[in-house]
Amino acid sequence: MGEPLSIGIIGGGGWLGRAIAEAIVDAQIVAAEHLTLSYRSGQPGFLPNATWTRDNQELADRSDVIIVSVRPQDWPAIDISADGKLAMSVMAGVPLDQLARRLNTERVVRTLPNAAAEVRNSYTPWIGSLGVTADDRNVACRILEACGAADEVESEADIDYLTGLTGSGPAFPALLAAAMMDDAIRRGISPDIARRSVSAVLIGTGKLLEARSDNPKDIVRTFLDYRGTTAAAIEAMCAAGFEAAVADGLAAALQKSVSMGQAS
Ligand SMILES: NC(=O)c1ccc[n+]([C@@H]2O[C@H](COP(=O)([O-])OP(=O)(O)OC[C@H]3O[C@@H](n4cnc5c(N)ncnc54)[C@H](O)[C@@H]3O)[C@@H](O)[C@H]2O)c1
Ligand code: PRO
Repeated sequence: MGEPLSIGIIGGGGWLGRAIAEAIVDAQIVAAEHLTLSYRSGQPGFLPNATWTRDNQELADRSDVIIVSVRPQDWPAIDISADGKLAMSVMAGVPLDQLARRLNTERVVRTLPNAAAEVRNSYTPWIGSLGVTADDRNVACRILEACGAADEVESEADIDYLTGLTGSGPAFPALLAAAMMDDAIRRGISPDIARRSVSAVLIGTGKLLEARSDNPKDIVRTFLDYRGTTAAAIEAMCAAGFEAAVADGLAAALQKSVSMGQAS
């Protein structure tokens, strides 16, 4: 058996960096002792058995796989050489050719997880550069699947679009939940009941969509066919521009994703 895998996460103290670090340790892809996490100011308190550093080149030198998890605006300041090793990015907008050039490696995987990685329920599209080996793909899949579901996609344009659809995705049901809660509270429901009830609706709907093979459109149609309260609500929401609002939001996310890539 070869040496155990060592993994480094640049920005490992952040929201997504922490989620990935904890997920891959829990899934036993790497022991905490073989994990190096970098931070900018103030060492976070989690994973005390990992190696924590402010020195990103030290992290790269210690690791077989280097994951870049800083915000896109902090990416230009990352000046390290991965020296031909496998590098993975979770950054929105940053394309493969730029990752390869700036990190000094032809073995690059661009991924776009989402915030549900924190509870191991991310959906993560990914794509590899031409230099990525079969072993690299296997390692990348194991890391991403520790955080939830993952799919390899055909083009970077797919990643640009999915950055808004699924990378930003958890924000949209959260927006709906916030609007539903606000309405309930405005109508006299206690904040505790409003929160518990709305969370239960979102979780229950997620499980329902997962369990049933029908297209969500068909589920909506079934609700409409009752001609009851649900139909009244859906028709009023659609008349107020619900579907157009979703399409406009996703178009804005795509435009932002592409412009972030051009600016980085
Ligand atoms: N949070 C999400 O929902 C989400 C989803 C998909 C993709 N992403 C991508 O993940 C990346 C990280 O996002 P996040 O939400 O975790 O942000 P975050 O701000 O929580 O984490 C980024 C971390 O990087 C650290 N950092 C910055 N420069 C550094 C440096 N030079 N060395 C070491 N650490 C440094 C920051 O201190 C911070 O802790 C972003 O590029 C974002 O596009 C985030
Ligand atoms: N969160 C990051 C952003 O809002 C990337 C996708 C989701 O830019």
